[in-house]
Order: sequence, then C-alpha cells, then structure tokens
Amino acid sequence: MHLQQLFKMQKSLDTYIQSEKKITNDVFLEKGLALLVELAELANETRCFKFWSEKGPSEKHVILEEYVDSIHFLLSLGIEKNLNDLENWPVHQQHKDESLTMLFIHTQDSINQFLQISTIDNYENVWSWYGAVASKLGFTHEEIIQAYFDKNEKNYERQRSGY
Ligand SMILES: O=c1ccn([C@H]2C[C@H](O)[C@@H](COP(=O)(O)O)O2)c(=O)[nH]1
Repeated sequence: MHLQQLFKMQKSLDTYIQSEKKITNDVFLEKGLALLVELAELANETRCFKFWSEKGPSEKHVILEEYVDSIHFLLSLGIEKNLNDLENWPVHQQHKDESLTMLFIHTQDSINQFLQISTIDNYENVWSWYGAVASKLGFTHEEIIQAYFDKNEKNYERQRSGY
C-alpha cells in the first residue's frame, strides 16, 4: 500500500487541529500515549483476550474505525519525527503466525520502543506489527484506506463542531 497520500492527509489534519487548538509545544509523547490507548481500544473491540466472556467481537465497521484511529496517530508520530517519506507499508511475513493476542502485545511493545528510540527501523517495525494485526482481522488495504478517509473527514467535522 502506498502511504504517501495518507501522510499528506494526516499532515493537513494535524496542522488544522494544532492551529485550532493553538498548540505550539512538542506533542510527540501525547500522540504516543494516544496510540497506546487506541491500540488498547482496538483490542477491547475484538475481545480476543476475553476468555471469561461469551460475548463476541464488535461489528467489523466498529473494529475498522478503531484500527484507523491508530493509523492516524501512527502517521502523525512519523510526521513529528520526519519519518514521513515511508512509501510502502513494511511487511514481515513471520508476524502473521502469531495469535491476535500476541500480535497486540508485540504491537504495544514496538510502540514503546519507538517512543523511546525514534529510528526509522523502530518506526517501520510498528507498521509491520499493525499490518499483521490487519491481516489477522481480515482487513484489506482498500478497506483500511476507505476507513481512514472517512475518519479523517469525521475528525475535521469534530474540530469544526467544537470537539
Ligand atoms: O493531532 C491529532 C489529534 C487527534 N487526531 C485524531 C486521530 C483519531 O482518529 C482521533 C482520536 O480522537 P478521540 O476519539 O480518541 O478523542 O483524533 C489526529 O489525527 N491528530
């Protein structure tokens, strides 16, 4: 998947939000924590770890929206560190063998590593774990892109209506 269009859209949204909210300080760590929270919200909607419950996962569109909330912050973190020239979604085949629960644990770990040491390798590693999560959830690239477009627009509307 080509990421450049998403980076451009994210940059415009971030610029809009930061001017609306008059943000002038570095918000890298706030966005980092936001990504960790979004990952947990995503895991919660899949309910993959809830062995104590009979209730199944949320509807696909709910899980997809949570997923692209993460993608917003992941793009945004790359922009903050000037790592936004990444062209293609990095893939590691071996990640696909893990259970969904293990994938969430690895993804969280990769985010924490990137927040501490913000190299391109660590950044690409987060993308590859998120890619493995998407495959496990059965999301196609087209679905992710469409859901990203929809949520990006919703984020503008929320700013315009005083979120
Ligand atoms: O600088 C920012 C701040 C927020 N968001 C978007 C990403 C998510 O889609 C959404 C999360 O908002 P909450 O629903 O968690 O408040 O906001 C950005 O894209 N850039």
